[in-house]
Amino acid sequence: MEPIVEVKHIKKTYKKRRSNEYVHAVNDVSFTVNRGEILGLLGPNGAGKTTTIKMICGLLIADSGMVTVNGVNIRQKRLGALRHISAVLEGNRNLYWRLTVRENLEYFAGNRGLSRKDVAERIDDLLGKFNLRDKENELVNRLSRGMQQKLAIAVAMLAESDVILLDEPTLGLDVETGYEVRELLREIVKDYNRTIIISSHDMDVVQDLCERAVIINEGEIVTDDKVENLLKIFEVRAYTITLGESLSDQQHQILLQKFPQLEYTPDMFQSKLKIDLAKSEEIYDLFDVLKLESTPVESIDRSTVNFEQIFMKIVKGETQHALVQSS
Ligand SMILES: Nc1ncnc2c1ncn2[C@@H]1O[C@H](COP(=O)(O)OP(=O)(O)OP(=O)(O)O)[C@@H](O)[C@H]1O
Repeated sequence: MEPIVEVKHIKKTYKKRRSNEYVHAVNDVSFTVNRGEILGLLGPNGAGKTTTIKMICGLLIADSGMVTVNGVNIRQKRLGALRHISAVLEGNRNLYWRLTVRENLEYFAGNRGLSRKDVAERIDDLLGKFNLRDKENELVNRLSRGMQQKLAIAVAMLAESDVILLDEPTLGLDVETGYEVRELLREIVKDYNRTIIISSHDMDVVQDLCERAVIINEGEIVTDDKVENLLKIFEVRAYTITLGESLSDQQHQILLQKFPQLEYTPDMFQSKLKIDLAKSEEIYDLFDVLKLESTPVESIDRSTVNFEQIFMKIVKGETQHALVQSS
């Protein structure tokens, strides 16, 4: 595995407006992205995702720590490092709203010193891939938000940079367009073999596209692991237990004390307990409580979990999943 983006101990503090207080937006964040990897950078509002992305693409300078892209230190050789990165930030600020779709693509291709023939070929390919051919002469400010977003991603693809940063690529899109953009990103990942860092609130994006997830909360990394591992770990711990009768009040109270996130649906013949265990062995503690009244257990199933649930658990600290740094 070849590291292409290395983020080492970066910190960024902002001064709050009209006050003497400071916000530690990013506080000692480190991670590495390998060539060809699709990394999801996640976190709740205000976690520090955008600040991190801006430090990676050189729009903000870290107070301390270091970012290197393709081995080039962004602080020491900004232009050299940024040659390898394209970013699509929230709000499509990288488009010219009074130019048409094609003019935008031509303008940004022109900045890259490509031959006319290469430009024409590349634009043609992207218009087709992004389903924008019948809009090529439309002014950007007349396009829907979804089409603008697709064009912004197409512009980022033009440069053929090694690394693409996408800040909230599906934010504000309706369900259908969000799905279309996700499909498009999936194709890009498959066909163009790029390294992509996606910051997102949209856990479907993460579950569908990302191999690894770095979860940030209050400026610090709380998890860095393969999405597949996280899904597996949490699936192992999430159980649904069906009982042949309901729990006594005493059993319910003991269980709630031990497992505050317990979901209990009483029923005379088929009560259900949904439970997340920090360690699989904790299931024996549960059995001890059931034995108090000889409550019959009808079935034990591992619940399926989706990434949204995992994200919420990690961010709310409802789990003892320790910080895992992928190697
Ligand atoms: N220019 C700024 N001046 C002061 N504080 C800022 C500035 N930019 C961001 N912050 C604060 O820094 C923290 C991290 O913000 P950031 O935008 O990086 O988070 P985020 O994870 O991208 O959030 P969101 O998902 O809401 O966009 C927040 O508390 C935010 O209010």
